[in-house]
Amino acid sequence: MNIAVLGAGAWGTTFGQVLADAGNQVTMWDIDPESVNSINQEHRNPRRMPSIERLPDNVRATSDRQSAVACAEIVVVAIAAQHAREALEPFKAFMHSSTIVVSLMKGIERQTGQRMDQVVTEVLGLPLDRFAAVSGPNLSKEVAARQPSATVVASSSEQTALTVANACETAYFKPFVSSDVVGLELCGSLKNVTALAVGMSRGAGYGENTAAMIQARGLAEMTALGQAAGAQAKTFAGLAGVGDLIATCASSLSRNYTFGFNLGKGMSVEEASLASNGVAEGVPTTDAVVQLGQSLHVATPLATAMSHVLDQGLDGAGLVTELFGGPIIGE
Ligand SMILES: NC(=O)C1=CN([C@@H]2O[C@H](COP(=O)(O)OP(=O)(O)OC[C@H]3O[C@@H](n4cnc5c(N)ncnc54)[C@H](O)[C@@H]3O)[C@@H](O)[C@H]2O)C=CC1
Ligand SMILES: O=C(CO)COP(=O)(O)O
Repeated sequence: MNIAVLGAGAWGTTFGQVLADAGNQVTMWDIDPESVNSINQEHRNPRRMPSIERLPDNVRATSDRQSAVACAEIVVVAIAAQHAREALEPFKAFMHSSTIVVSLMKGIERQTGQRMDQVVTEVLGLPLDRFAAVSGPNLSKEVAARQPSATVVASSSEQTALTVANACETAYFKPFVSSDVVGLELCGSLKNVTALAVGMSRGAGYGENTAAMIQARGLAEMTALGQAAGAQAKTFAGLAGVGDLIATCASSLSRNYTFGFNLGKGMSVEEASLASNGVAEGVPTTDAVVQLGQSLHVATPLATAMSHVLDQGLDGAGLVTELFGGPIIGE
């Protein structure tokens, strides 16, 4: 198939390699000419994904929006979530009516509280049955090294989910299909808030018990919010939920974990942003989760405590103290 990937960041570049390994013709688009030039001239993207030494020959790049999507049967979006709306708008005029659009993004738009499935379908005027989300425990550096990894492809259309899953299946990358788009979107976005908090507790010097407490409470919060939003609880217990939570909260490859770790070590939000090797989606998503909880009448103690870290400078010890502040009934 001809597949366009919008956003040659760490994950877009890596997913482009997966799609190329699966036998597709891949066209990467990026707003940054440096990434486009290095992909075309050196077959690498050292700025965003330095560990890939040579991209497959069936990956090329362009800065031209029309030529990126003109022949694409699938358009994959891998742009930092807070910029997805403005980045996608100019593509609308060039999209075919039969194109499937896939989101790899794991964030909630801060200004509107919308999930990426909502942003993408709204901006492109896309019917829901031509949208799919891909999310799972997929740390880009490990997938780039072709280490065995699995993911979930969710769409309201089984045919669309299967088309996308078939297009990205390789010997090392295994997609599973689901119909729970809302659950998948919330798993990917909400686990980043928990990863920030776990990273912060580690940076502050706390050990396994504290990390496990935060992870378990984060999972409960994600699941409660998801169910209130109409998602299936089993999605949160699966690969894209607990699976991605484990990978992200345990790895210094995660930008969210590392951002939290640096905050726990005493960096300010600005210093941690400067030190971050790519987008840490949990940072802008935290406030969106607090607001989502308020609108769905679901308590979000973890996201609320994390928002006090990001907005009011609460430190690692303060974060844990705040988490201890709830009632002793239940877990
Ligand atoms: N890196 C990873 O391991 C994984 C990342 N993701 C998700 O994929 C999405 C992208 O992540 P990465 O590629 O890792 O981030 P990155 O920080 O490496 O790249 C961000 C991308 O967004 C683009 N971008 C930013 N602002 C833009 C704008 N105004 N207009 C157009 N393009 C703009 C950049 O050019 C770049 O291509 C995020 O939502 C992330 O949560 C999902 C799974 C794994
Ligand atoms: O989503 C990811 C792994 O599944 C990547 O996590 P980070 O965005 O925190 O690096």
